[in-house]
Amino acid sequence: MAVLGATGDVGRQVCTQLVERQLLPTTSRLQLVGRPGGASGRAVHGLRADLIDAYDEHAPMLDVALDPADVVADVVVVAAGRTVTPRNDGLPPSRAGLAADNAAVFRAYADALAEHGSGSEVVVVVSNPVELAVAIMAERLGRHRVIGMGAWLDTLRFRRELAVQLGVRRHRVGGFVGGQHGEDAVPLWSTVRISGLDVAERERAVARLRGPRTLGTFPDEIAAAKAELIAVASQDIGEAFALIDSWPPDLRVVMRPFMTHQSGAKTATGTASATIDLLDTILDGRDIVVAGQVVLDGEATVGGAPAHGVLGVPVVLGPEGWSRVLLDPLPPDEDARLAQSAAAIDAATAPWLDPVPAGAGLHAPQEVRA
Ligand SMILES: NC(=O)c1ccc[n+]([C@@H]2O[C@H](COP(=O)([O-])OP(=O)(O)OC[C@H]3O[C@@H](n4cnc5c(N)ncnc54)[C@H](O)[C@@H]3O)[C@@H](O)[C@H]2O)c1
Repeated sequence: MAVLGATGDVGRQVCTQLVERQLLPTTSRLQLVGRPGGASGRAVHGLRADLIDAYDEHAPMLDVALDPADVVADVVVVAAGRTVTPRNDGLPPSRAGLAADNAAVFRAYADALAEHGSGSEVVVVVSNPVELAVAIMAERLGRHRVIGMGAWLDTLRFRRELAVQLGVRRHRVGGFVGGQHGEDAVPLWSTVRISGLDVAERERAVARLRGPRTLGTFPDEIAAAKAELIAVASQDIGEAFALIDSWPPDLRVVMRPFMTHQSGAKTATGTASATIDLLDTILDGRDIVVAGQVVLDGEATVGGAPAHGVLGVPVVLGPEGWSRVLLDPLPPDEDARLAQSAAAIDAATAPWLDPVPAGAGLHAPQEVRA
């Protein structure tokens, strides 16, 4: 396994949790990848020493790599690149600037893997914009080998929020979040399952959790929630987190991480933990259904037409990457929101991708494009 950006907040957590949770046997290799010339080129050696210091008895073999051409692994975690800096005025951070900077990082690693890799690495993308990274890497490595973990992180958050509300443990709750990672995430309420409940009981439970709301008003709810949170947090950040607890589960999925970033803490621990979950699935050798950002080529119908391009959807994931999309026909509000999310991804990624022939937009049909 290799972790690109190993010394970053997320990369370091991924490496630590990988070793601490003994996901890799002591005979396997974990490559800590830093950047030559950057501070991480020095720190990555220190990280290796620190991990050995803490976990020598059960650590895998730890290697340092600085040149992208030296990355050798069955599974590559992409945690390299700049992160979004939150603003306190409620305005969105510049995702375009982030995309411009990180697109170059994604291209460099994807090109190196395409040229020097085994041709069968599975790539798990953590870096943002996750959809852009998936598009760039899938183009060079093959789309089934690349999955973004943003939708899985959102999915685990959704399940946890549902479980808390129902008073059950998270593993008893199923259901997925798709779409774009972040504020355009789409909680797919129709996919929610609660073990031990039959269909009628589940429908009643979901109706109770959700109230009369549909996803038609979700973007407005998010905008209002954000404004309220920023106002409350400017007085008392503890109050802001308490306020989130009073909101419906799907709104909490989006707003709690927003507030965490706004607070100055990052979401590195939860992000790494969800990443480890995906890695565990890949290493396990069995096919498991997860949610992830993948490049679709018509496998899902969104907005009445086959979707093409990056979108977060439930997929079957195994040791060779993702194979199938598991998305039943959706209720109108989820379908419409997913189509909007696809259009938002298109608009955000298009400027940074290699030019595509006229008419061959990332997402078909043209009418769902922004
Ligand atoms: N921290 C979070 O809560 C979180 C959550 C989800 C996703 N992400 C995403 O993961 C990525 C990393 O986040 P972080 O918080 O660890 O950031 P960080 O700033 O702590 O670490 C960034 C890492 O990327 C490396 N890097 C930066 N520029 C590079 C370049 N040009 N070439 C190669 N390596 C480079 C750095 O050396 C460092 O190891 C970001 O894109 C971020 O948006 C972060």
